[in-house]
Amino acid sequence: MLTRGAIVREAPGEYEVVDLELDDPQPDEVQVKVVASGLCHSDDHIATGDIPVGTYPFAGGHEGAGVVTKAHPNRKGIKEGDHVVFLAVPVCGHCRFCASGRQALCDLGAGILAGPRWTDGTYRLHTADGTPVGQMCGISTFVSTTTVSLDSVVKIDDDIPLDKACLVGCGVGTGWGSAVNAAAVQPGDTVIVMGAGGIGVNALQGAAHAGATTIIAVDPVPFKRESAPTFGATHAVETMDEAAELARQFTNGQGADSAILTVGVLTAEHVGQGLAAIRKDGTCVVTAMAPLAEVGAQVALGDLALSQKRLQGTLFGHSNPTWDIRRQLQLYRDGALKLDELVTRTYTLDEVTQGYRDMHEGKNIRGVIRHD
Ligand SMILES: NC(=O)C1=CN([C@@H]2O[C@H](COP(=O)(O)OP(=O)(O)OC[C@H]3O[C@@H](n4cnc5c(N)ncnc54)[C@H](O)[C@@H]3O)[C@@H](O)[C@H]2O)C=CC1
Ligand SMILES: N[C@@H](CCC(=O)N[C@@H](CSC=O)C(=O)NCC(=O)O)C(=O)O
Repeated sequence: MLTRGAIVREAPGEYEVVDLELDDPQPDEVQVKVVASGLCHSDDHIATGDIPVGTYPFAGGHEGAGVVTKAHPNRKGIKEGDHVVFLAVPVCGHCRFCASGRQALCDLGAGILAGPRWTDGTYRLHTADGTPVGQMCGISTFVSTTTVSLDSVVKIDDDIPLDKACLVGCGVGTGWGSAVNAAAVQPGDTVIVMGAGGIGVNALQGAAHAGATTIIAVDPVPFKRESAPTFGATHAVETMDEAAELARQFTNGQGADSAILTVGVLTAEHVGQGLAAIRKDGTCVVTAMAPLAEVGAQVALGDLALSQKRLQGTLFGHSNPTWDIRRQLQLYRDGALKLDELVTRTYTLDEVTQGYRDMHEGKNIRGVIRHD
């Protein structure tokens, strides 16, 4: 069938909305009409080339929700008309990582940068002249109707608006999980969140849920600092130096229990700042992506051993999406997790590059594309 989607033809490049040919789903696949997709910074990393991918052209978008339009009878019981959230990382359920409660590291995701999304080397999306198109995280939620593996969707209840549900597919799970799981925030903790964008504000929410009592948001953009208290920040400052000083004031000079790095483009300097701001036996969580070619953080090596500090990377906030998505949507229903407030602006698919311009100008907590 014919569909439309935002692709990058090469990197560095820009998203461009084009007609695409979409294949029917094979057994263990579903076709989904995408209703909404968040504009995560990771899709921008694809366009800039900071995250190189195996196949160009490449259709972006990995934070989405929609309605199933075609499905074969399948092991998950997913059928036409079901509402689903897409998974930024597929979950096979039986690899070593899935089987041991670390679904974010599912082996199916591990090959994801390599090119084709299906093990037989085929593609489901093609340009009008038949050229295969790569799919972001195996899904591509910047495409109006997409075909994905059954392992890349979770069925959700119909009562949750899909333009909010899409956010738990990446931004919420990643940020919230960075605090709750990766930093293992404890009641009474002092937490620094560096970067109060789409991921960072969810780290603020996670830190608050886990019981942190001093939650310091750091962002150079005034609008982000003004928004941070809505999501649980007790303080909002412009620089990591200010945050580190503030954390020391609240901890008898020791430093923050954890620092969670969610800036748009991570640098070695940010990692050094995060490590310097935490106390002995504290945790610096690296959620933000750096250009894959970037190496070399400034780490005081002696200090690492002497102070038992932890440098902890995290993919999707150490989430187990098949459970975490349902639990986060229940928290939303209960009024305990803010999703409505995350969406600053909505865009049509054709406005995707404007959405990213607005992200770079610091105008949005999250921009969301509505495909209808
Ligand atoms: N580890 C994972 O599984 C995932 C990682 N990511 C990554 O997380 C990062 C954040 O993504 P989004 O929140 O969507 O981006 P965003 O652009 O919405 O937010 C980044 C924020 O960092 C702020 N910032 C920039 N420089 C800063 C500095 N020096 N100090 C403090 N704040 C600073 C910006 O003003 C902005 O508010 C990106 O690198 C993205 O690729 C995103 C999804 C999943
Ligand atoms: N390829 C990774 C799997 C993790 C992953 O999906 N990474 C995303 C960014 S995380 C969400 O923002 C990504 O950039 N994917 C690019 C793609 O090719 O789909 C692994 O090796 O584990």
